[in-house]
Amino acid sequence: MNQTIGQTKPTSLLYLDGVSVSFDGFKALNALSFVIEPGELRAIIGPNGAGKTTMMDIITGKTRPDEGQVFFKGEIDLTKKDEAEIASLGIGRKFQKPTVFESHTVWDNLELALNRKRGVFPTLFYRLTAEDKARIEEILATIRMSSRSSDLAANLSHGQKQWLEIGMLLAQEPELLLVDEPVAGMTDAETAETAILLKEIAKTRSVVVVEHDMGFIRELGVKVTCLAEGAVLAEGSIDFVSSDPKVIENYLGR
Ligand SMILES: Nc1ncnc2c1ncn2[C@@H]1O[C@H](COP(=O)(O)OP(=O)(O)OP(=O)(O)O)[C@@H](O)[C@H]1O
Repeated sequence: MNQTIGQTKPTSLLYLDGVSVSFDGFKALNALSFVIEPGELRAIIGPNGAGKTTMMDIITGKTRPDEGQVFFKGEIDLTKKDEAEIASLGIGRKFQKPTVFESHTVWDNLELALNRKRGVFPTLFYRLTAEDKARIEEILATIRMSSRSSDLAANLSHGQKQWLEIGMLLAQEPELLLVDEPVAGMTDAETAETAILLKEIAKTRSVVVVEHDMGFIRELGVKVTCLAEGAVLAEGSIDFVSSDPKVIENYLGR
């Protein structure tokens, strides 16, 4: 067990230690260890096949590790929980492709997400409280879409759909938000807005963002973890990580 990481376990929001998983004998994760602190925004980079998606699958309970420990908020053993339990514990995941309800308005998408958190079903019979409305308005302001509230999601740009989906996750009040390649396919302006948005969100929760866009990672200005072959290759500031010869050889120089 990694001694340094072991010492930080009680206070860390997310703690992975020695996590390994193999698919048909191929080690997708190979003794992966890292910690995320409360309120931290962390960027994860690394070449294709480095294990970034598998890491998120392990955290969200989609994949079980063959070895290693995964703890949330100190003592919750995520390897013993299923996907639904992990989501309700406060871990939200944003997949690369937006999955908003296109035929509903922006507001209704957020309302549906708010109700999903409560398990209200069918939504038809539930009336929004003043508090719910205030929360939806707050989320709209956070994702900078207050003026698009009554527009159909189908009419949003790709970037706006991504922000709406992030808003829908916020409605579920996650303590940890995992975001997979949010700026893929975005314009430069949308990419810059997304960096601001994620920094804003990380003021009230922890965010782990996987991205290949180095310009975006630089705009985030946070600690970066570079994965390669299922383990941490380098970790630190973007300048530190991007000048590491191992990172240049395995990722940036490709
Ligand atoms: N369910 C699975 N069955 C078999 N192999 C898998 C499975 N999931 C992942 N792998 C393999 O594990 C390795 C790590 O994949 P993973 O998707 O985690 O990498 P990644 O860093 O997310 O890559 P990318 O940047 O391309 O998304 C890859 O070689 C992949 O083919």
